Amino acid sequence: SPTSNYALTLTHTHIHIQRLSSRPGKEARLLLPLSELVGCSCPRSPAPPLLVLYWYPPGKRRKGVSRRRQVKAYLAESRPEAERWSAAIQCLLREVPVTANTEFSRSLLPRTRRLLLLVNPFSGRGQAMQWCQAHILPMIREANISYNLIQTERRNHARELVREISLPEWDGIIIVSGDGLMHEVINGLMERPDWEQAIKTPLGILPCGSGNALAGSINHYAGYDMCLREPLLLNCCFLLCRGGIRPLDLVSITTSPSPSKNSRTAAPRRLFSFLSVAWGFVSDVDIESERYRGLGSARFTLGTLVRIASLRSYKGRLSYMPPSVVATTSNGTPPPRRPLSRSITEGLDGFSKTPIHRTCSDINSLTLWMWLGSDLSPSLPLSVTIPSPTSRKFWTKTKTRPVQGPTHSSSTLAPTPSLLNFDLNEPAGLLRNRPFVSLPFDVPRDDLLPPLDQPLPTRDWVTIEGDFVLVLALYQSHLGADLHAAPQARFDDGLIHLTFVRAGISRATLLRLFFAMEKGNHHSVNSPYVSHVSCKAFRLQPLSPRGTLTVDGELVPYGPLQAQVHPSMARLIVGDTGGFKGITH
Ligand SMILES: Nc1ncnc2c1ncn2[C@@H]1O[C@H](COP(=O)(O)OP(=O)(O)OP(=O)(O)O)[C@@H](O)[C@H]1O
Repeated sequence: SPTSNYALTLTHTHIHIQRLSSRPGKEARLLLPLSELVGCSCPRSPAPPLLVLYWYPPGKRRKGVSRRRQVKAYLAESRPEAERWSAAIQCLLREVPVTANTEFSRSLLPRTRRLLLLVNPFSGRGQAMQWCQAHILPMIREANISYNLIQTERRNHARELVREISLPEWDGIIIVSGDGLMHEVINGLMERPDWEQAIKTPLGILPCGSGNALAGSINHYAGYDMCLREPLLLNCCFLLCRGGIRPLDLVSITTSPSPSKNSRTAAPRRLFSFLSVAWGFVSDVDIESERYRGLGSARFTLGTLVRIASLRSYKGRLSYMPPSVVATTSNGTPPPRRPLSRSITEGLDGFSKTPIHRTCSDINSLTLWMWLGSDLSPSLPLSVTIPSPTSRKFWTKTKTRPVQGPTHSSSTLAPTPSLLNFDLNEPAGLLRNRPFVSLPFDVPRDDLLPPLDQPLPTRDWVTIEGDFVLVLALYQSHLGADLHAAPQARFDDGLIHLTFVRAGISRATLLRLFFAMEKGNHHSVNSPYVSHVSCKAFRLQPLSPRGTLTVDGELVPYGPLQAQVHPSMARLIVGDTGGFKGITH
């Protein structure tokens, strides 16, 4: 209520908020985990000295319930005190090393993060710009991140753009679209003369497409339950604001030349993939279901049913190189799930036993404690003594509903321009005039593979020839936000996860396989026609005259194709690594 007084305590992990009451037993406590906060602010004068907290607790287990934004604002006794609190919280969120003696001020903070947002306004159901305005931009501003937003105007626009821009200015390139735009950006970066550094630019994805496989994997490894649409977007945007980065494997693909080129002079094509190679059933569904785009992710379900009804098989040869040493530590261990909803008093049992040192307005000075240690040991507190409040209040909660965001980046979206610059500091140069130099074809080298037109060595390679219903090479855990197709995959496990299904499988078993994929337990579907293997490289030689081959969901020339994983070549913004940490390291 607007008239209550509060005592706030900051630890390395929580903000402890206690409502003070003169009537015993009427005090209320709230333990606000810093891990659920995207940021805080202290609005500039003439606003009163407020500490504003932007809190996004996770949604409920029931599918489709989003995390909900909550804004909490507390009136401090003085502006310097509110600013000190804002700086202290931001230091902890940005992992600035602090001790009990740290004098908090804005100067301790690293420079404002800058993100380049690339938005495909036509991705998915065409809601990307609407979602930017409703969810993405407000949250990013609350996290004190500055950004430039560019709407892509055509296919390959993003690819050309990232080939040319000056990269050091950016802390990340964020794809606000589906997986197709991520594919473009990765390939644009790999086409630069400085590709080796360029590809280390942290990449992020805010899912607005229809498949959203990478976003599904990020959501899964952050420990959240499977979700779609806005709940998935809000989780990913929250993780983006938190900002943790992980290495990401890329797979180098060599495809056959485009059929339109003169077959005698045309050379094989090289491209880089972060998600998948598909042949047969999966690529057929992906391409054929384009016509149901308006259905969002349901297009794949409908496409699957249609294709199962007219099941096809394709002749081909699949060869793969198994990893010599398979990493066993991560296999099969699911990332720990996050606790879902937290009640206000959860976790306070231990807390209330610890003496909380504070005094109230009935004495001469008020002592504010910041525990700078997660163990809440009374030996750690830093005491900040401030003058006695002139009024009875120290912290007054003013609003629980949205208040305006940080004053420094207030902005409204102009309806049409494709470039919106909201930089908080000096403007980041977007385009640098540099001629595009194409790289030699074999950089970086695929040392496990001979040229596509030469035979594979027989040693270390396994070859299967016959009739296939599908071949799927996946390197992320998800093939779509709701298709948990390679549960053992990690962003940087250095492996390609191959699933192949041979002709002879019944329609019912195939359907069971896809339903089981939704839950991530399709490895339990035992069928002699279904195989799952991991490898470092593979070659696929379709022998049927016609068919579809896709890389990251994009059509590539039909014909022989080969691939090799390049471990940890790129970097992905995944937010808090949470329970994921202990699994791969
Ligand atoms: N303004 C634009 N107009 C037309 N095509 C575009 C535009 N911007 C990007 N594209 C192209 O649209 C393709 C599809 O985009 P993207 O994959 O990101 O979304 P999606 O197909 O809806 O999502 P998903 O891949 O998850 O199904 C990309 O390959 C990209 O090249």
